[in-house]
Amino acid sequence: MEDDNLKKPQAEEPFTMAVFVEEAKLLKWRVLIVACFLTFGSYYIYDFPGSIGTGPHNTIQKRFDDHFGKGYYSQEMNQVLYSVYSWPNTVLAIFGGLLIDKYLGLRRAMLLFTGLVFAGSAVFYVGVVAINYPLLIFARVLFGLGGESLSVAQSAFVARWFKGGRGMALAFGITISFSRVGSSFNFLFSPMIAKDKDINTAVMAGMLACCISLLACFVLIVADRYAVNVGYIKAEAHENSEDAMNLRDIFKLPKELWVICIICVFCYTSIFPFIGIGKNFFEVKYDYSGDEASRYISIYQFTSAGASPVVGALVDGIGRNTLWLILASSCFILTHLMFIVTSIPAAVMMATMGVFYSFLVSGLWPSVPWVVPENMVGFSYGVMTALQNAGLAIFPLITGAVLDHYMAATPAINGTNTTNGTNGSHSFMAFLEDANASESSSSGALPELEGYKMTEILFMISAGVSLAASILLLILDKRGSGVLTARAAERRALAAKAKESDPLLNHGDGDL
Ligand SMILES: C[C@H](N)C(=O)N[C@@H](CCCCN)C(=O)O
Repeated sequence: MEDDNLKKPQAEEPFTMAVFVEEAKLLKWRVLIVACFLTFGSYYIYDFPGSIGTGPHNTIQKRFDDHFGKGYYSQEMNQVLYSVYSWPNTVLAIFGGLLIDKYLGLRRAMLLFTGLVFAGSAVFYVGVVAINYPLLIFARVLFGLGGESLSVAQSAFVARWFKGGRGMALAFGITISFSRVGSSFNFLFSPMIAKDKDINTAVMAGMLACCISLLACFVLIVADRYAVNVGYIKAEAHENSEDAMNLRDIFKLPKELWVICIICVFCYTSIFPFIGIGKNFFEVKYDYSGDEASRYISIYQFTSAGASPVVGALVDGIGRNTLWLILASSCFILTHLMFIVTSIPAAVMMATMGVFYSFLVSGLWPSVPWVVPENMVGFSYGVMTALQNAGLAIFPLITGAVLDHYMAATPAINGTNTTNGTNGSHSFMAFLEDANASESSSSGALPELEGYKMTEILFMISAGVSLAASILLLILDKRGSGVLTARAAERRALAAKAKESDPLLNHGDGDL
C-alpha cells in the first residue's frame, strides 16, 4: 500500500481523522517490526532437536539417557521430532491458507497458529521435564499444526499491509531476514542456557520466545483493527460475504501463480537440500574439518539475513520481479557449476549464495499478491508453501540415493547429510540421514567427491527448471497484465487496468 494511496482526509473531516491517517502512514513500518516477531518463536524452537537434542552434555538425550539408561535416546528418535513437524505440512499449509481466507480470517487464524505454536512449546517443555518421549512427539505435532501455517499467515499479513505500493519486497526481506535471526539465536543461546543452567531452562526459553510471538500476534490484531477503522486498510475479505473466498475460485487461480509455485519448488530445492549436504561436501571437496565446514555454511545464513532487506529495497525501487527471478535462478545454476569446476573458497561461495537467495525471496514471495485476487492471497501462499514442503521432502531422498551410490568403502554408513539442522529441508529421510551422517563423520566415511558433483548437477537441473519457469512467467506476464515485469513506477497503473478487466483482482490500488 502506497502512503499517498491512503484515503485522503477531506476538508470537512474532523482534524483528528487527518492525524490518525498521518499516524497510520508510519504505522505500517512499526507493524512490520512486530510482524517479524510473529514467527520468531517458531523459528527459535524449530531447531531444538538440532541445537539441544543430542550430545553427551546438557541435552535432551542426556536427560533421557540418565533416566532410562544409556543409549535410550537414539539419533532416530531425535530426527523423528523433525519429521512429525514436516510431512503433515506438505498438505496442512493449504488448510492453513483456507482458514485464513475463507473460514477464520487472517487475524483469528494468526491467533490460532501462534496459539498452536505456543501450546507446542509448552507441551515440549512438559515432555522434557517429565522425561516423556510421546509428549515430545505430541508437542512437535502441535507445533507443526501451527508453524508453517504461521509463516503463510505472516506472508498474507505483510501482503495485506504493503501490497500495491512501495515497500512490499523490502517488508518481505525484513521478515525473512528476521527468521534467520530466530534460527541463529536458537543455535547460539539454547546450548549456552543448557550449559549454564539446565536443559529445562533452555526449553523454557523457547516457550518464552513463543510467548513473545503470541504477544506480537495480539499487537498485530489490535493494529490491524485500528488500521481498518481509520480506513488505512480494508476490512478482511471473509467478513463480507460478497468478497469472501469461494472454493470454486480455486480453479480460477491464474496460471502465473502455478508458475510461481514451480519456481518456488525448484529454486528452493536447489538451495535448502544443498545446505543440507554442504557440510560434508566441503569436508570432502576442501578437506575442511567438520567445525570449519559448519562455519562456512553459516556464512550463508548471515549474508542472506543481511542482504534480504537490501535486495528487497532494490526490488521495490526497480520492480521487474520476473527479471529478479531469472537472475536468481541463473545465479544458482552458475553457483553449482562453479562448485563443480572451480575451487573458489567455500566462504566466498556461501556469501554469494546468501545474496542470490535474497534475489529469490525478494522477487518470489512479493509476486503472489500481484497476480491473485485479494481474497485468495492466504490460500495461494498456503498452496505454495505446501508444494515447497513436498519438494523439500522429496529432493533430499534423490540426492541421498545418489550419494549412497558413491559411498567410498563403507556402504553401511551414509554420509550424505551432516547438517546443523538449519538446512530448511525438513524431510524425514533427510533427517534420518543426518543422524547417520554424524556416525559417518566420526568414522570419516563420506561419499566420494564424484557423488557430490552428481548432486551438484541435480541442483543445476533444479535451478534450470526454475529458470525455464521464470522465463515462462515473463512470457505469460507480458501477454497478460505485465504487472510482474513492469518497472515499479508503472505497476500501479497496470494493476488498476488489470483490475478493470477482472474485478476479482484487487491490488490495493486506489481502493482506500
Ligand atoms: C518456512 C517456509 N517454508 C519458508 O520457506 N519460508 C521462506 C520465507 C517465507 C516468507 C515469509 N513468511 C524462507 O525462505 O524461509
